[in-house]
Amino acid sequence: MSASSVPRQVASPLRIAVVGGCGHIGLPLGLLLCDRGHTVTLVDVNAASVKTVSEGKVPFDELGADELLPKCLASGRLKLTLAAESVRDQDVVLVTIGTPVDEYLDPDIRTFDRVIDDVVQWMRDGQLLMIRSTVFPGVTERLARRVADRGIEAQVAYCPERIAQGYALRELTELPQIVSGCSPEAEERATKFFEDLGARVIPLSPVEAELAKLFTNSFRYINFAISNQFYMLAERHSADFGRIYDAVTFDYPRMKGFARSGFAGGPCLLKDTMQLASFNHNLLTLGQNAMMINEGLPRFIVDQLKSKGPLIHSTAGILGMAFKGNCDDPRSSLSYKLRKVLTLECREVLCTDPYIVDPSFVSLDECVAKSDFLILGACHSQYRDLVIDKPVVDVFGFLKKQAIR
Ligand SMILES: NC(=O)C1=CN([C@@H]2O[C@H](COP(=O)(O)OP(=O)(O)OC[C@H]3O[C@@H](n4cnc5c(N)ncnc54)[C@H](O)[C@@H]3O)[C@@H](O)[C@H]2O)C=CC1
Ligand SMILES: CC(=O)N[C@H]1[C@@H](OP(=O)(O)OP(=O)(O)OC[C@H]2O[C@@H](n3ccc(=O)[nH]c3=O)[C@H](O)[C@@H]2O)O[C@H](C(=O)O)[C@@H](O)[C@@H]1O
Repeated sequence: MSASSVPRQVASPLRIAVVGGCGHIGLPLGLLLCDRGHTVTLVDVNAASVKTVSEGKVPFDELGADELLPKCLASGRLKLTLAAESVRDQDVVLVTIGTPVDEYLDPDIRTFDRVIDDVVQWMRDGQLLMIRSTVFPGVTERLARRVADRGIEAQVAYCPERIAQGYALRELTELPQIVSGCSPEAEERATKFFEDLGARVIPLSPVEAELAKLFTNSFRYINFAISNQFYMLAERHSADFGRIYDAVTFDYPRMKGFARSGFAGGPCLLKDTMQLASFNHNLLTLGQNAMMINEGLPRFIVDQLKSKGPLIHSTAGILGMAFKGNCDDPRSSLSYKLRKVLTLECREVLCTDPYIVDPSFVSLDECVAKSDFLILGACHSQYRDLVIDKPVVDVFGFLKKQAIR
């Protein structure tokens, strides 16, 4: 997508607050809405992010956002603030804050409640409150009750975000939008909101929409666990999973959707599988098993290496610390878990990543030159054609021209 192409303008421009507006979801969404003609206020508690974005800089990699942000600021229709009370002056309040799980892998309800209390106290009759963050079943209806309990006649909708980070601006205009409302009017207004942007809309009830989002991410997470389990089994038989994968997927439609093996990390897939299981972990045994398989992969790789000889005098190198390829985001990346395990077993561990600035990292050349063996942690394009004259573990089957192990 070219962010500078003439965008379709909305028929009825609105005043919109995006709470969590400097985050990975809030910022691209806010920019798109502004670009389409709405007046957007990005509300965020992170003063550093608010300052960075106000200066026209996008704090993370997001395709097209670097061009779009200055354009939006220049339009005079994009504002930034730390103050939650700015939601008072809006027609629509979008919530895009993080929704983490706690130390017991249950949703951290207090975080969400605190934000809602911050926001809802400033709301007024007639507004549309739209939740975009990924929430567990029941949160939207509970929120609607809390709004009503305060005597505010506002509409509450839940319209889950489904973009892949890094490609938000393109996907926001391409993906169908799941839309739900706690009242017919809320659903109608949320539907119009997205139809105005040219999106196709799929209506569901709030709890259906909550489950739809969580089923999607859990499905993806469990799918990766299947391949990762097969990878481990192949390794135990000294077989190459990548060759088997290529064989069973070649011209054989019934294996369509069979995922490649790899580190299934990042801020969402595991977290959302746990949100789906919330307070019912016994009801999502597939999700629990997927967690054990996916999170166990770094330890499995190290144990495989150890079974071939002691590591205690060796230097290990990790290629790629981001949670996925061509991405600058280290959140919940399994490369960090791998680094921890290797640190216990090896003399030294060297890490490199072209997208992440970290004083403890070394350059790619140094990492390759000084390591006795390497492990691919993230599928950055720069690594694809590397020819390395050393043992390399590539769980993803990503590297070309590379003899593995
Ligand atoms: N990152 C992704 O690829 C996707 C994320 N989601 C969901 O979107 C939600 C947000 O995720 P991200 O944008 O990745 O998180 P993030 O951490 O990048 O952004 C959240 C933003 O909210 C701000 N914030 C926190 N508390 C606040 C408050 N009380 N008032 C105002 N701002 C506040 C933070 O400072 C931060 O800038 C989560 O529920 C996530 O599961 C959904 C689809 C994709
Ligand atoms: C493409 C897609 O469906 N993305 C959904 C997902 O996005 P996210 O940014 O987490 O990327 P993604 O799923 O590709 O990688 C995660 C990990 O899997 C690993 N991964 C990836 C591909 C593969 O074949 N193997 C593998 O191990 C990879 O190395 C990562 O470690 O969650 C978002 C969310 O709700 O938060 C949804 O909105 C998105 O639609």
